[in-house]
Amino acid sequence: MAVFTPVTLDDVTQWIKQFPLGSALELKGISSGIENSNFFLTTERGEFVLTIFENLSFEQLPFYLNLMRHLADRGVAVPAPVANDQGELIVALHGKPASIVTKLEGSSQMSPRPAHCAEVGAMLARMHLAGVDYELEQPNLRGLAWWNQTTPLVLPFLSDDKAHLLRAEMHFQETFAGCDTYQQLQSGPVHADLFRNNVMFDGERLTGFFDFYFAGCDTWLFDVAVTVNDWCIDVDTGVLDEARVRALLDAYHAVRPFTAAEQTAWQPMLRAGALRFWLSRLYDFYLPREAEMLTPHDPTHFERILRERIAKPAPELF
Ligand SMILES: Nc1ncnc2c1ncn2[C@@H]1O[C@H](COP(=O)(O)OP(=O)(O)O)[C@@H](O)[C@H]1O
Ligand SMILES: N[C@@H](CCOP(=O)(O)O)C(=O)O
Repeated sequence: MAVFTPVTLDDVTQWIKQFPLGSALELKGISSGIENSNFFLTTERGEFVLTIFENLSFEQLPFYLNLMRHLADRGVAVPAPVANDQGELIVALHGKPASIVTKLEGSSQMSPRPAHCAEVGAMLARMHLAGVDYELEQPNLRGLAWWNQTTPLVLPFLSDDKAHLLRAEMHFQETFAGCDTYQQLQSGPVHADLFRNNVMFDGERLTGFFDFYFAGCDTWLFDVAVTVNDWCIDVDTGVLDEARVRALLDAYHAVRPFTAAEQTAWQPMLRAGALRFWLSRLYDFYLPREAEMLTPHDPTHFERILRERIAKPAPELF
């Protein structure tokens, strides 16, 4: 159940007048989210998604909403936030921050084939290029600094074997982040959570990336690694599927060619992408937030992926 703040059509009838969307005709709660209250909203101007943010504040939201607006304005397929007549993208509803964005067509593709991965790779490269002149800055809040804070919190819960892996990988990643090659990597706004459930497809046509609430500024290669670690694997084993990896990377490279430094950094970056989600899943599993409503994701999935990336080289970047 993902409608934490109930809203009725009556509630939005007056509120919607500040947006250039005509009258509200229908409002339907969306059951699948986990963070926010989301609704499909039909107005005289078309179909939209209304979100009431349950955790992010008015101060935190501008980075994400303005980024989506910026990308949409440059032709990247993302939900476009709609401004009210004051030019604001974030407006209070029932005392909480709320926004209206365009509705993407289609549904998530949970069993992707190479053709889907190629679409994702090409759109990801376009998104990175389109973000170059985005003016707001925010670090990836789930980057190395957060890994350093979180590691000591989860270590007491781990077996010796897992604790050893986590300590060793943190050491490896600290060294990697300090090396010359890492300093040469291009960076900018990244999605940082581009999993299968955060992309819409209509058949083999990608209709949009969404759920930008882990976005931040980080290396583009980190975004590619996170995406490959989800889109191009056998879900049961974490083993990379060569055909899907090649399709995603080649399509990305055709839009924004990878650099020699990125080629050198590719294997450690795949490990970084796995470590990031192993850590966040460990944290959510052992230290769940108060009133957490969901069964946490399985941390061992990303532990398996991390071990697999350490043991076997992945296909080359290009
Ligand atoms: N712009 C959009 N267009 C179409 N569907 C959307 C859009 N935004 C969200 N959804 C739908 O709402 C669901 C929940 O969205 P999500 O961002 O994952 O919520 P939460 O932040 O609460 O986890 C998605 O799985 C998707 O089906
Ligand atoms: N993709 C992350 C968790 C974030 O969940 P999302 O539904 O907001 O993308 C994971 O799988 O651990």
